[in-house]
Amino acid sequence: MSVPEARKRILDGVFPLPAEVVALTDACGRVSAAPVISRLSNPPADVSSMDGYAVRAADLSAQGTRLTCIGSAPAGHPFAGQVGPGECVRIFTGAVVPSGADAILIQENAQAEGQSVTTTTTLAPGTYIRRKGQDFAEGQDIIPAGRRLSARDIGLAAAASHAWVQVTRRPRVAIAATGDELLLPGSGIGAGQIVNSNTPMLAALLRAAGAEPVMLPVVRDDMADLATLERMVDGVDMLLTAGGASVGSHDLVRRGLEQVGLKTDFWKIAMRPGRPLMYGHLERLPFIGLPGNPVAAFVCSVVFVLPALRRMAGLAMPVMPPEHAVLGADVPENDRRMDHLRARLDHDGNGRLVATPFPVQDSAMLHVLAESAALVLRAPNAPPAKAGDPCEIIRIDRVLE
Ligand SMILES: Nc1nc2c(c(=O)[nH]1)N[C@H]1C(S)=C(S)[C@@H](COP(=O)(O)OP(=O)(O)OC[C@H]3O[C@@H](n4cnc5c(N)ncnc54)[C@H](O)[C@@H]3O)O[C@H]1N2
Ligand code: MOO
Repeated sequence: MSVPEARKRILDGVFPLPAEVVALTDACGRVSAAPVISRLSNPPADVSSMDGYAVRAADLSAQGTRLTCIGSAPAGHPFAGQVGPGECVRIFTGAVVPSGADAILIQENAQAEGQSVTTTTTLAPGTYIRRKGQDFAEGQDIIPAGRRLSARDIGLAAAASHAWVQVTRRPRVAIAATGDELLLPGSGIGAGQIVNSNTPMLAALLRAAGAEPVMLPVVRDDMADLATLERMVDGVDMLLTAGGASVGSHDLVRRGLEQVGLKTDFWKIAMRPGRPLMYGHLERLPFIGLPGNPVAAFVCSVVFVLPALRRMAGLAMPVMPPEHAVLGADVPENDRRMDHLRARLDHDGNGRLVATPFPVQDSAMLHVLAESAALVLRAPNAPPAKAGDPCEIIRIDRVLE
């Protein structure tokens, strides 16, 4: 099965989560579950964009004008009266333009002496006035549903007088590493043992992508131990395992979960790294069985799990289109598995993004993965390509999109 087909099958089996209400200040990075409708207009009234004098444009003449200043309008303290012919009001940036005035004379172009203000400037009506609602109007749909909220959106919603917003609930994703050889980081390592790097790495990735990881204990390569997973997933929205996905006689995850009701949708895809990926449902719970090699587990999470999370979050575009770069090194012809080459990213002298795959692409090499900022995509059976040729990449140095 191809990577796009596998991803489509996964996306067809996951659904947007229900909404919850959060404080606006906690909403950055969350996904709006309903449109945000402005509760007022911005600005709420015609306001001055400069410090100076609110005047009647028709009063001003290039031959010279003398006006009588009848009051003052600082921001937050509107002038209650009316500006009549030959009159002006001292005004400051952000203050409401008094009735009768239709332009702002900036103070640099005016001379004040007592109540008297003189100028030789002329102004078109509307000069230096921000019109009521010029940014947005009351009742306007200012943020659509299904948008990842940025700091800019938070500012906009605040200006529209929202203290709370509706967002989709964070997906809760259980992660279980499997393998008799696995130990917690910090443990003393005995013969044949290795440290479980997958659980902390995947938890960090999921958290950075806006999900709530639930780290389950390591599961042994044992049918009875695997069966216990079914009892650990109450209240979660997706189950991930890492390891035990391949064809070895100790790779038991699929059979171990099938004995407690897993319906396998597919197993094995034309992808490198990550050939033994599994997908199915345990009752209604989507299950993705990641390969144990940490780089394969990471790459499969980027390619399949993050789009599934985006769909659960209610984003309209679960799969981000690949970005463009040029190759920083020659790459050989590809075989029939879609490849994801771990690569450095730089800019060349022309400002182009250059992706340079690391010479060794072993799916157990975490140091190379950590130094990589992108995956260079190599289509099945792609011909050899030269340094400088265009290529498609998935960035892995930022995952919240
Ligand atoms: N005869 C074949 N052997 C293998 C095939 C195959 O098609 N035929 N596929 C290879 C590929 S590709 C991959 S990827 C791996 C995937 O195997 P598993 O998913 O069964 O993973 P394990 O055997 O459990 O582990 C593989 C490797 O990764 C280490 N590992 C496992 N879990 C963790 C963890 N939580 N933290 C750190 N490292 C972990 C494990 O010790 C192994 O070294 O299978 C190939 N074999
Ligand atoms: O597909 Mo495996 O992921 O080469 O290590």
